[in-house]
Amino acid sequence: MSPRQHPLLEMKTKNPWHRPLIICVAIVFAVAVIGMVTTGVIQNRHIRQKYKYGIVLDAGSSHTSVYVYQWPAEKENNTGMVQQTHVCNVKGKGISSYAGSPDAAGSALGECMEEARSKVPTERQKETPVYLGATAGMRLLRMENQSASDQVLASVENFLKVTPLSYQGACIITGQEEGAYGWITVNYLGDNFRKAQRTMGALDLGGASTQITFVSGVEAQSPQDFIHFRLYGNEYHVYTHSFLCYGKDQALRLALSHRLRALPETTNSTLLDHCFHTGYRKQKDLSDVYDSPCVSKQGTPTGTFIHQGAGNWSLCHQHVQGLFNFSQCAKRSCSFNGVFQPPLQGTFGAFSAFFFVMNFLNLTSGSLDDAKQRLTSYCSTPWEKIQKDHPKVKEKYLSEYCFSGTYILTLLEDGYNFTSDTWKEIKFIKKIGDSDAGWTLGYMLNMTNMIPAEAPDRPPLPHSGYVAVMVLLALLLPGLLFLGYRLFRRSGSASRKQIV
Ligand SMILES: O=c1[nH]cnc2c1ncn2[C@@H]1O[C@H](COP(=O)(O)OP(=O)(O)O)[C@@H](O)[C@H]1O
Ligand SMILES: [Ca+2]
Repeated sequence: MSPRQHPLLEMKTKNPWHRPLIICVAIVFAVAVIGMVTTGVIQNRHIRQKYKYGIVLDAGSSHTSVYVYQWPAEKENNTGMVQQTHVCNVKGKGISSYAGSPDAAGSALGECMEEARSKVPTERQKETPVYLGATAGMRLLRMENQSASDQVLASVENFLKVTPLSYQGACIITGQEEGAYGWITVNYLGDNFRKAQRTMGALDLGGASTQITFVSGVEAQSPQDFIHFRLYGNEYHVYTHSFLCYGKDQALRLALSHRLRALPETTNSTLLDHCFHTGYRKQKDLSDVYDSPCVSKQGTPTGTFIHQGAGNWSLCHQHVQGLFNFSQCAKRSCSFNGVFQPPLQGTFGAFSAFFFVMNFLNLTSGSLDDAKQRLTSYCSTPWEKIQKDHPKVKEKYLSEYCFSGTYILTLLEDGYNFTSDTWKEIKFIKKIGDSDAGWTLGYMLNMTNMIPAEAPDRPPLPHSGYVAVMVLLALLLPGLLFLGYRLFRRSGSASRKQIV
């Protein structure tokens, strides 16, 4: 008998699990899966593309840099999310050099501000905060001439106020803030706060001041040198000190003024300088040396002198040591000039001019003794050869690297008390990831309240993990249903066979 003729089988083939129905169900499932996957992907991409922006101007003593930062709008309290996307170096010198023509200080920022603004989508510009922080150059100008410093600040303020961005203020930050924000930057970029891991100390060398900042377990001897932070639920007891006039440009002026004192007061006398290369010879203005509150002077020296190199590292080193006072220390332990410093602790990131100079001299790795040996040979290289070997390097920088390298070694070893053993704890760095090491990022994080005191509540899965799990489940579900259906069919046809 053919199956067609069997009445029971006739009944089975007409049950609700008909082919068209299955096709319908399969289509609905396929649409549902495609819908879920698409939603997951679009949702994810949408979040990744929505950024917020912030701009910080670092008005340093030697020049101004404009930094653009961006972070995903919905993750601003997650550490590691803020990244530098652009930096523009303003042409010309730092804003403090506009003391004589303050009105020009603001407009000098024009090109870089335009460039920075172009990095921010138009619809975000109105809400993008702009901060200007001035450092040691302006601290010195304020000491010398408060009204000139006020006028320079007013000029940059008036310029920044009229940009389509959200101007938040221009001020001279303190040395302590400069140190603390540099420390926040390197540890934020290293993700040390969120992971509650050991922090890294920060060493910043500028043209007019230098900062040392690190976590210390030592009781505060001088409370003004300690700052307390509570970040992501952890407490940090941080030592920081800023030495005004101990940036490398002011230290060079100080060094020159010490040597000039020993010279006869006739104009155009020759200053033999062991920190400059043999063959280097330049006529310089005395005012270039003395025009600074960091250099003591009697009267206002005018006229010129001949600056002549005599490249000898050990004599240069001795001379540079003379810039520091190591004898007086009324506290338990000191760095120099009677300033309290607890024992060094942990690793240090050394940036800004620490990096520029040590990187140029190829001294970012190796021992302290190696560094001294290599610097000895570098300083004794004739100026002519140095120029020939580095035709593209700015002459001012090039002529000063022997002094700057010697100054850095002396500051770190004799000043801050690093030894041959602890030298390896210093990492000379320019960037961490895409972001420059420096105080600006830490400053913005603080001003925008982007580092919470307590660790934020987090969902158990990161967003991408959540999307991945959802997509996986969405793919698994119809598969399982299909499998179930096949099993159901198989058992159905088995029972039909039995009946047949
Ligand atoms: O390429 C370089 N080689 C050597 N020194 C550099 C280079 N770029 C910048 N510098 C130096 O880095 C220092 C930056 O200091 P800054 O202008 O930030 O002063 P501040 O922090 O004391 O206010 C200056 O001494 C400047 O000359
Ligand atoms: Ca600086």
